[in-house]
Amino acid sequence: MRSLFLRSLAGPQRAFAQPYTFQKASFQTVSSVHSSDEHPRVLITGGLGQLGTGLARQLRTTFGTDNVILSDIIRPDRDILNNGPFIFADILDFKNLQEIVVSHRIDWLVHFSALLSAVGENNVPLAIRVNIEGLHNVMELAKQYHLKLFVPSTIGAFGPESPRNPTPNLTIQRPKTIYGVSKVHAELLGEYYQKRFGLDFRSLRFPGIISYDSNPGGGTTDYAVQIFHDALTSGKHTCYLNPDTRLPMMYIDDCLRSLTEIMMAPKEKLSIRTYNVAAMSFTPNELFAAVKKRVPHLEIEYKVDGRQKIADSWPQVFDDSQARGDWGWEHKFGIQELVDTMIDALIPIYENQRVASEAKINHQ
Ligand SMILES: NC(=O)c1ccc[n+]([C@@H]2O[C@H](COP(=O)([O-])OP(=O)(O)OC[C@H]3O[C@@H](n4cnc5c(N)ncnc54)[C@H](O)[C@@H]3O)[C@@H](O)[C@H]2O)c1
Ligand SMILES: C[C@@H](O)[C@H](N)C(=O)O
Repeated sequence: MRSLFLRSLAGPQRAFAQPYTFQKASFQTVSSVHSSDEHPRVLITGGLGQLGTGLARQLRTTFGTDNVILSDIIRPDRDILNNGPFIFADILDFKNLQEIVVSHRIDWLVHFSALLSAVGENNVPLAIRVNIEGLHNVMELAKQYHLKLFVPSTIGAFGPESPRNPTPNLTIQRPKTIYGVSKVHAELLGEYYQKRFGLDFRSLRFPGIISYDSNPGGGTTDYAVQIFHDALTSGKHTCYLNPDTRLPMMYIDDCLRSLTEIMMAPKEKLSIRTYNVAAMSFTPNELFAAVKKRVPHLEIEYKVDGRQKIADSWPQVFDDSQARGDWGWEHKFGIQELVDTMIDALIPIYENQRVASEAKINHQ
């Protein structure tokens, strides 16, 4: 897991070098291939991104290692392969997805494959393919094989016409990024399939997710991860958002727990199928001040880029009262717990790296 930590934080520049194959979804109905095992068998698509490996680790402790299969189109590190099943799965290759679901007797599909907001704006055709065509494949697959399906949505599914503080669960959604457009499409299609075909579709709109052992894939909220690494390395963070840009954020443990909780919730508790979930909201300036308390020499400069426009169209504060009321959602990490957890986890990682590189130099 730790080696994921070394993955480039380059974000928007991250390349998707693999070829994309697409085969049209076949629309015949096949019978369910439910496992009769005690635990569901779960497939996580796009599982080598920021959220997937942590979710696999969490679900494997509950369902058993072999029941949770990570998949992606990028090359896994050796410790990913050592920690449980991993397979290649291109979300655009419907036939291959069918084979995987049948051969591995999949019951739950957690669909993480996506191009995030900033990467999506830099490659709209690819975002349309991965985020929209990929979703169509997943929806049809879940319908054909009667899979329980989780598709994450995002604060980015709202736009400037939405109320921004707070943003309620049900309100105007006119997002201005291809990422947001694809997520509204996913929400609507999932809810339609649920009503029309009885598909067990569940979705949470996540805030920006912050984690120390996996890196973000090129979103608008990535600065809130990068600042921790900069604090413990160069001591200087260059922020691409204005100091007062308030956005909803969440520590990864809360995010993954909310996902597990909604997947396990009895369907009678779900009055809707797409919920806002929230934990905290802060600005770069407020996060900088909180990190500086732990790393007093940290400096910040602001060099605003195109991500500011995206952030300015997103919610500032998320109203998640419906998730709290329906299935008992509660966050555990506020900004103080977040900062302490991130710094306490990263200090030994960087210390070990320093010791290892000194040992290497002395050995030469
Ligand atoms: N991280 C966040 O802050 C956040 C917030 C809200 C919602 N989400 C959603 O959660 C999900 C996971 O996010 P993440 O942060 O792990 O994303 P990420 O960008 O880190 O990972 C996405 C993964 O999808 C994979 N992928 C790309 N094209 C693919 C294809 N053709 N077939 C299969 N896989 C492909 C990539 O290789 C990558 O590993 C996404 O749907 C995202 O929209 C994330
Ligand atoms: C907010 C979320 O969807 C993602 N981190 C992004 O910024 O694109």
